[in-house]
Amino acid sequence: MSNVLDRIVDSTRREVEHRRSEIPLAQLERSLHGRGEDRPFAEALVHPGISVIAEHKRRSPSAGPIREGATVEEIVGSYERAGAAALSVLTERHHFGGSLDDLRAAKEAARLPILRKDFVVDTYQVYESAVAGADAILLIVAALEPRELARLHAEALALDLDVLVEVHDEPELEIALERVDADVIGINNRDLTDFTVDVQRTFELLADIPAGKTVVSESGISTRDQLDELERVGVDAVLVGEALMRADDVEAACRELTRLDDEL
Ligand SMILES: O=P(O)(O)OC[C@@H](O)[C@@H](O)c1c[nH]c2ccccc12
Repeated sequence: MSNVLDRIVDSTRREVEHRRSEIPLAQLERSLHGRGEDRPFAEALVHPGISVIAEHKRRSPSAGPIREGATVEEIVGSYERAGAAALSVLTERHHFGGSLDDLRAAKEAARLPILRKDFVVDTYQVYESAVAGADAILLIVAALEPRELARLHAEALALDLDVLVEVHDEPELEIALERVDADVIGINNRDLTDFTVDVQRTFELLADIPAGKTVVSESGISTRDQLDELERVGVDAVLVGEALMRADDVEAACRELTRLDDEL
């Protein structure tokens, strides 16, 4: 239990126990009925051309504080105006400074589908995501036993949540394909154990993903040239956080990636 991912998963399990003691799962389940409208996440990624999932991230273990003081509303409003296909909102508190309040604020402020970006390791979080208004959740293969992964994946689908299944290497990809039959696969270019980033990772793993899967390249992406290259090889979407959150003009930076201005 020494790497960063293990530590984050540990603190997440403790937080979940605390939240569960305040609001039991049965109570969450009852709140599901009042759930707001569902926005299709996976579908939003498969348009012609490469889609941009724009991420709200206050800080990260590798980058430190990113854009303190900005409001969720202004960030996601910029992303929406700039033509992002979907939003990702980091809700992990200790290492990323996020919360489910950020997700709820994003849902209010924009009409785009929303991915809850967190370390989901417990059924409780799946229900919590649905109740908070997430349209999709992330499941990280490296953070879960294959059996737990398959169970959480099925539970999410049963609640009409789409799932982005995140892999970083061949053995993880095999689990995502064989054990889970994931429809939407995220290739994380960042190694969550040491934070090194290498976009080549996407090109390497892509070769082993069968046709018909939706593929998202995650992390370390900042330029339109990178998007062009990824589009050429058939990647459906990119997930971009830091490069957008750090930009002087968030909307302009996002437009540059979505090519919104080219289509006008
Ligand atoms: O800020 P970047 O380098 O554009 O990366 C975004 C996203 O891929 C990254 O935040 C991420 C990918 N997988 C994760 C899992 C947990 C937390 C964060 C992440």
